[in-house]
Amino acid sequence: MKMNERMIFVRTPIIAGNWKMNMNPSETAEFVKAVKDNLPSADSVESVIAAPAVDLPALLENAKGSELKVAAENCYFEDKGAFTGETSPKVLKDMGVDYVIIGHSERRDYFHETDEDINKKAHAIFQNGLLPIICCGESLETREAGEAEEWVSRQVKAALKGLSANQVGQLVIAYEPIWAIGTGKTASADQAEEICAVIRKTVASLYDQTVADKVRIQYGGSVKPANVKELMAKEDIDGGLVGGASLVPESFLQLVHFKD
Ligand SMILES: O=C(CO)COP(=O)(O)O
Repeated sequence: MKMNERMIFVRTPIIAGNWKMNMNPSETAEFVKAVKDNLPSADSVESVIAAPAVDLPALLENAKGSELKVAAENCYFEDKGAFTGETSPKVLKDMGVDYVIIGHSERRDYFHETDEDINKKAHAIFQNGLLPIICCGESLETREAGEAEEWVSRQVKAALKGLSANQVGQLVIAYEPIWAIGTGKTASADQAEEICAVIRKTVASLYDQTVADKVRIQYGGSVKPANVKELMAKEDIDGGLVGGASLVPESFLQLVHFKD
């Protein structure tokens, strides 16, 4: 039975804080000390913090032995070489990082990251034994033109180009409508679910339903303790990528404990 087959996949929710350029190493150490003993078991909800490269040593050192997983906010697609200022996925792996966020709208907008760059980064991340959190999402203009689904689907197809079914089954896609980022204006749970379902259908069309059922899809954009439960209750939303509300330990703990 199709229904039964689909029900085999229980996707573990993944709540990731994306700190952006907001914390220094000592603040990082204090934050981790404040949350590390109060996190849910990673089998129940995966707790992740994504930090700037300069904060990663403090994050990794203090998170040791805890349920907290660590993400970089970006990386380059080459392992080594003359690329001034860049961070290689090979080094991130060596440090003990688990995930790398790629394709965030801030990187696409301010640093001109292209779909092709994002796809190259996804390949490099897998080659180094890390997992990507691939961001996608439309602007308000695109949404108002009725083109959000088409836009996001195109971004997902471009990012996944050439990846194997096995790789895609392990990665995370974050749907972050640009108009909801840092604006306090969350997409409604229905609006978020609508696009997350489109993302899963896109993966199914590129691979198959089994792969699509494994991919975890996060919603991001003004997620906070007050709205996390409603968003996580949606069928195709498997987690959150959280900016502002992840910067305070109490708020981060409330988010990762959304099931309680
Ligand atoms: O961009 C985001 C996470 O990557 C969302 O940021 P906010 O939660 O601050 O809206």
